[in-house]
Amino acid sequence: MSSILAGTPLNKALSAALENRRRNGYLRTIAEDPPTEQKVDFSSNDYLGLSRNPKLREHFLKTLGKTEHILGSSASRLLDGNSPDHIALEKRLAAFYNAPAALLFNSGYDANVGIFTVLPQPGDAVIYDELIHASVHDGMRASRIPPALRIPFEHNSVEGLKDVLGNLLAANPPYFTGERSVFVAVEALYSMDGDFAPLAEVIRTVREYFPAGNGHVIVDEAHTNGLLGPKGRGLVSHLGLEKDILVRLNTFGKAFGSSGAVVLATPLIRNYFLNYARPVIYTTALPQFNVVSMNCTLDFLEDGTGEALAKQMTDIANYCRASLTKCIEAYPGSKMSLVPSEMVGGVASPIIPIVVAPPLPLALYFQSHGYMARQIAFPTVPRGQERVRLCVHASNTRKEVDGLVEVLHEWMKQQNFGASKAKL
Ligand SMILES: Cc1ncc(COP(=O)(O)O)c(C=O)c1O
Repeated sequence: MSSILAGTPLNKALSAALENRRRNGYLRTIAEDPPTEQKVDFSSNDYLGLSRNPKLREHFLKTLGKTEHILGSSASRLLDGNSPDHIALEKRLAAFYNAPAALLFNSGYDANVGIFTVLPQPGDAVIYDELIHASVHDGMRASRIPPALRIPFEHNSVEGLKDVLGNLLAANPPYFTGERSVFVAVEALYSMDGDFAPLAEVIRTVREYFPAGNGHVIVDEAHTNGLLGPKGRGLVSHLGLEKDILVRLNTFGKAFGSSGAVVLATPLIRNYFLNYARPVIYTTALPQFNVVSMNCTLDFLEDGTGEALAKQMTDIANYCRASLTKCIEAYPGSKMSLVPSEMVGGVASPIIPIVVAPPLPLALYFQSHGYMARQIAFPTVPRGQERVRLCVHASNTRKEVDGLVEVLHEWMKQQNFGASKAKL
């Protein structure tokens, strides 16, 4: 049967675009027959191992059994999809994160699109870390902010931020007099480099440059939520900066082992989003089982289980980083390196990127030896910065790390990167 697209200009355009990606080596694919047996996970965002934690699963199933409505929420929050459970969860989240109000979104992607599409008003500017997540870009693109007022600054560089803010103020007096707002967007932990934002310095800088109070910081805690800070409340809570952040985004698909997101902000902003943020208005609300799942993870964080798992993950991350460093240093010809990262609040970054060009052969080598590690290629990261990104988890063991490093060692030898002096 011939395709409905056969012979059409659309067929030609889509095929040419994909062929272009394939030729340039960055065609994205997903397996149509994903393997049923799991490789050792050095890839997912399940940093605390909660998505497969048997105790959490048991707690979830028990709680689900006591819940009246467990399937679809049946409509948008603005129509029939709101429930006492959704409202109760938002109140619990606001109290947990020490925030004035909380609003659930179906995903972190939706939340960022909502925030950055509607919060900046005409004439406002958004200054963002150059490595900010794609969802922030999508929100800004749909916003009323012209491209000239969406300005990146050098990744994690406070000096870079100061340069951008200084230039903005010099060219636009309304930002200095406080007539227009400036939003500074950062992530607490960057998923591509695995490094933490210098959040306290960012806030100090914004205060200094906008004494009229019209500079606002927005923090995406996607990769720190559940992992860092007291009871896993994130970087903002670890630093005690709750009152200095205009909007916090905490997502539940990573260390939380669940799905969905919450935006923490003032009641006015919550109300504004309920009226204007299309990703919350024109979508079916999170299903009840998702609400139960978030509540169950919160139980695990509140009783200290999460902190114990974060400590376990940190031990493994430090061990993994040290073992990989030793291996890479033994092959100076490899020109490979680890992206550095520091510990914050006693927690290490679970993300350990190995910069290697090209990254695919090494990622496939790991996979063929039973270790799931993925390449991150252009355009997700700049050319020359391509990497195999390792993510460690509380559930990984030292034995698994030893196995992974052994495989790296073998691969280095095969590449003829020079005789190893490494003692693995
Ligand atoms: C920094 C950041 N923000 C937002 C998102 C989107 O979150 P979600 O997966 O819940 O849509 C992600 C994850 O992909 C992320 O890494």
